[in-house]
Amino acid sequence: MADPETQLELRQISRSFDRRRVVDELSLTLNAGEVTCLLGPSGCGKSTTLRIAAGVDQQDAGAVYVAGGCVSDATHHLPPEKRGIGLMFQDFALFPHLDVAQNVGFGLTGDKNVKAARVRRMLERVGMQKFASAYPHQLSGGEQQRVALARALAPSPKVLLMDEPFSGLDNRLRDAVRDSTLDMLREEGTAVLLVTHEPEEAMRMADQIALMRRGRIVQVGAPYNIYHAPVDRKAAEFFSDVNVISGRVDGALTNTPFGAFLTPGMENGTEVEIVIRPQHLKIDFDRAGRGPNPTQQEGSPARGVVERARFVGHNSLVEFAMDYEDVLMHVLVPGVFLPKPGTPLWLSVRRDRCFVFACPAP
Ligand SMILES: Nc1ncnc2c1ncn2[C@@H]1O[C@H](COP(=O)(O)OP(=O)(O)OP(=O)(O)O)[C@@H](O)[C@H]1O
Repeated sequence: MADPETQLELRQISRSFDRRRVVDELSLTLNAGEVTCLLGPSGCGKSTTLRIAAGVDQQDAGAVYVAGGCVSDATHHLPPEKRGIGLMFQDFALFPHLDVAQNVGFGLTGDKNVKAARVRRMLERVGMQKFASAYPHQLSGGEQQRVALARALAPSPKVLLMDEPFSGLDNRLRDAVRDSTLDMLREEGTAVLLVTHEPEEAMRMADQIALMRRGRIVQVGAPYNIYHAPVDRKAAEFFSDVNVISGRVDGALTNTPFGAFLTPGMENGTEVEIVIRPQHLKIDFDRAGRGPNPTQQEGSPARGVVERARFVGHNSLVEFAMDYEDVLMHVLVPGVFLPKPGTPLWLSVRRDRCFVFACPAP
């Protein structure tokens, strides 16, 4: 492997069930001390990918490397316990007949005193030392999660694989548990692959997000980059509601009801979608049937009529029926802005905040 920092490498992994390809030539690398979130809609193949990395399922093609060594390819396949990885699944799967200390010590080998010291240390790290002799059923969901984390990290795995590890926790607890888990993972320097279908969780946890769709990774990058430079309309939609303005390239421009958009490098006649998040539309007042003057930054405004407006906590969401077409636009306005249904207003689109994509072939 080229990079010594790479702790897990999935190389061209494919897996089919009943002749349906669920993971499709997927490649991904994870570096030491970084959390990578495998993010995508339900059924896109995230858990299957994780299970292949763990060794509880086997790929049809491709190879898995851990810390530079091949743990699975066409000719050999190491079982999960021989891969130097930790696993943490949704239900925590603590052993019910073992107490907390025994659960945490389960995967440790070697000298008894060294093992006991490691168990103590891990329980202290997760703040569960007082519960060493309690049994899993005596613990709350959050406490079980902390024990499961201590158990997964006790053998100092190079790689930790986590499948929706916070989904069993109630909302109020979840944020705190996520943050403390993240602190501990950073201290340990473990490379983490975390499966989630929640964009907010991925944004909060990840150093790197790998966005997955239909068995393939469509984009990999830091949360900021994935959010601000989505690779296509679906990638943008995964993180927030979006508005879409359609048009066709003419010269290096696409003309729309919101004025012309620069679309350099696209062939004449290409159908394009201009995608804009609701917080990046600007609202202006109606001045006897006219809107604000066009600007280079915001193009021409288009008129719409308020359909409904709701306060959604910190922001107001205003829906507009647009004059130019039977289309609804959603605008998110900071604070309280609740114009009456039927009020005419003008919307404009910030050119530096919208994404222009060629329409995918039907
Ligand atoms: N052992 C199996 N046998 C047959 N089909 C399977 C098997 N495991 C997974 N699948 C199918 O493969 C597809 C991908 O499943 P997978 O669990 O990897 O998706 P996911 O992205 O993790 O979804 P979710 O977020 O809902 O857990 C699904 O359609 C699922 O039904």
